[in-house]
Amino acid sequence: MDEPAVSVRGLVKRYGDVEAVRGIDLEVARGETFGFLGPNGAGKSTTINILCTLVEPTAGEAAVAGLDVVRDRAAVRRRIGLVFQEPTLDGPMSGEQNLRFHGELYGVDRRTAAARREEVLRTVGLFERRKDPVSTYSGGMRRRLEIARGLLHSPQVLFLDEPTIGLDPQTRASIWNYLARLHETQPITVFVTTHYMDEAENCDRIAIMNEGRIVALDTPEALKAQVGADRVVVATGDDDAAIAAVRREFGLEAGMHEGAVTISVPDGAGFVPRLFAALTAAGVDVRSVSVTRPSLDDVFLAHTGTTLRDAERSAGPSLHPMAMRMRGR
Ligand SMILES: Nc1ncnc2c1ncn2[C@@H]1O[C@H](COP(=O)(O)OP(=O)(O)OP(=O)(O)O)[C@@H](O)[C@H]1O
Repeated sequence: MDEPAVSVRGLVKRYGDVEAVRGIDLEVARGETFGFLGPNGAGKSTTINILCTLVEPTAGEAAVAGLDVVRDRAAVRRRIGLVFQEPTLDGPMSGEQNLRFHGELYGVDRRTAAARREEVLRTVGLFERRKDPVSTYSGGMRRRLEIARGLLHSPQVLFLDEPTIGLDPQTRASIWNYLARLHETQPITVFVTTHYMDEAENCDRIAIMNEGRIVALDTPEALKAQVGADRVVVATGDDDAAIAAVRREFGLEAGMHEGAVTISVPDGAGFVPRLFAALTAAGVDVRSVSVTRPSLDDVFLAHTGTTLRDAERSAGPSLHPMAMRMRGR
């Protein structure tokens, strides 16, 4: 079998009393797009910082492209590309100059550098704008240029720490389009952190992290299937009567969420006609019914007992150490 692109065993990181990463294990296959999902403060950035050799682990082991991130630090760095939360581009320089500068830093072969620059600029749709100063780029274009820069030296693994943070939904979607297309041109492994559930859906597999631990790891589809319940939401003329009827007729506990009666059942579509009949028989006026398949939010809820949004609120704002460290270098 091919050596994994990323391999982590018993990884721990403590900052004083704070245990940011509490013993995690994972393996990412070559060519995989692997998502790291979790609320602020879950330990995603700390893990990615360790894999990028920017932070040393307190305990455990991690290897990237088959090389140990502590013992073979320089060799790991040559094989990875980084895209940070905070912009690190030089505004007055053009997109192309930014790439040229980066290529020199990374010792990209001068004979092939121009062709490589063109290739990565085309990959992220910026070739036409390559001569313009970065200061004239939109937020989404800057992030795309950072992705191009991360790819310039042909890394085996591209690490992206919240690459779409602060971008509008349309721009976020376009960044993911470019990421998805990377695999068409190169056999690269993508390791990306996000706290957007919808983005995690684009990954081959995801790890959900909470309070320093991986609480679930699988394909998005498998994780959702494990939840095993659809969500049926009913708007009624008498919610209390509806909840009582659901308990009486089906032995199910309905809850009130966002102003509507909500019921979790394995086969939502099959349940709706029976629900409709039971509520009508109980004299409850049914205004609308919707059925949704389990989302990654439901997966998070099932594993942690809280929604991602609530977990985020209780975690509060946290540091973005990778960006801080890189800026300080
Ligand atoms: N350099 C540091 N010094 C002290 N504590 C730190 C440091 N870096 C991270 N932490 C703490 O470790 C915990 C995990 O933080 P981390 O940034 O890894 O989480 P995260 O999931 O990436 O969150 P975010 O999405 O906000 O970056 C938090 O409690 C954070 O405050």
